Amino acid sequence: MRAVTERVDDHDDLLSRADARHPLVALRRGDGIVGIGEVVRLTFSGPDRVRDAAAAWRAIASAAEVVDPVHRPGTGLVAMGAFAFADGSSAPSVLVVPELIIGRHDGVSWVTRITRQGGEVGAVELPDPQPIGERPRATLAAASLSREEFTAVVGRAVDAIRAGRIEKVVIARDATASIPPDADRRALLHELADRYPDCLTFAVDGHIGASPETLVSVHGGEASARVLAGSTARGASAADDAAAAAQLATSTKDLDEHAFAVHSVLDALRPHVRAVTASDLPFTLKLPNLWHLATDVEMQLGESSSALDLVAALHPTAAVAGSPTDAALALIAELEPFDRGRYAGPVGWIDQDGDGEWVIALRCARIDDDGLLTAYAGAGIVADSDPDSELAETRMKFRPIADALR
Ligand SMILES: C=C(O[C@H]1C=CC=C(C(=O)O)[C@@H]1O)C(=O)O
Repeated sequence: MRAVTERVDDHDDLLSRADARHPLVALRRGDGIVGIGEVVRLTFSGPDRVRDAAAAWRAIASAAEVVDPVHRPGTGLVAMGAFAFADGSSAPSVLVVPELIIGRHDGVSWVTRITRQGGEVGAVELPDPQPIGERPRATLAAASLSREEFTAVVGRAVDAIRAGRIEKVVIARDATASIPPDADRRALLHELADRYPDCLTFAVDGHIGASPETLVSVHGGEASARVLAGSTARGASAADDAAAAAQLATSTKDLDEHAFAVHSVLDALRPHVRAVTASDLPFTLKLPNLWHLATDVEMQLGESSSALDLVAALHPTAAVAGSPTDAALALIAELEPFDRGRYAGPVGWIDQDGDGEWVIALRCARIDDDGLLTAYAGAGIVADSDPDSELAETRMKFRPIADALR
């Protein structure tokens, strides 16, 4: 493949150039990349899906010719991808190399044109910005698990934990809505990006969302991750809000839930990194819909680890599966009556050097070509979990998608 990046005048609004029906997007605070068209699509499945993708990308990248005078995160040859949560999922895991990428980082804007070997670079015109269409309006309705069924399932998870079968498990539910098949998906992305500027607003192969949780971000030999687990609602007044955050920061239940997630990340990373540091205590992260307990992890990479190698090592973390991982996955398969698809799977991008940014697909939905939208939300269950509070937590986690549809 051949990729040529050139610097251009500032893009007004990246989203306005995205494909309205099949957007490819990774944006945070107005910066990021939008892909247009498709040069290559690789699909993967099964337990080795991320490792296979890492190997396939390494082979493609090492054979590619890349002209990249701009040299910023997201320039040069880039593939955008989304991976299924479960080994046995029927949802394909994909890496897509767009034909055109437009991007912006810290005031620098660029266009990258990508062709297969022998193809003529520059044949593809940069599309003009198109006004974003009207937002589709719809109401989410519980799908595979009714509210009563969800609380019953959480009760069974708590029993399994108290019986010593497992320490923590994340139980999710799905909710559906119907939008017009020709609705402009960018309108939903615009809303997500606007309301959740610090999250990564993403769209890859029909999966859209605004995730607060960075699985791993890799740049020039250094990497970082943001681990989230433990949540509470925002307070209605400033005083209530401060009290909610203070209570979360001292809640043994949430601190336990968080510690499992941090340990799973540190244990997975150690073999791949030269040095890794994380603070001893989590901080409280404020989102418009929730407070989360959060820990930032910084690391220096060993020589040959790409972002996808680290994703393969990390997925699934205890923030979306549980602890120990295998027992948690078995319990999820037993208790959740639906395929998570790419919900709680890795989504992001990787470049020719193996750098990239991958988040966990949370606060997200799948949109099928016929307009069926399926949103997902889960909650970490530990020994002290109360089923009704966990149900309320999933309602708050549906809010980014539910509000975007309102
Ligand atoms: C599983 C989800 O969130 C995870 C990430 C942050 C906090 C979580 C929690 O407090 O339970 C979850 O582990 C979801 O949003 O569907």
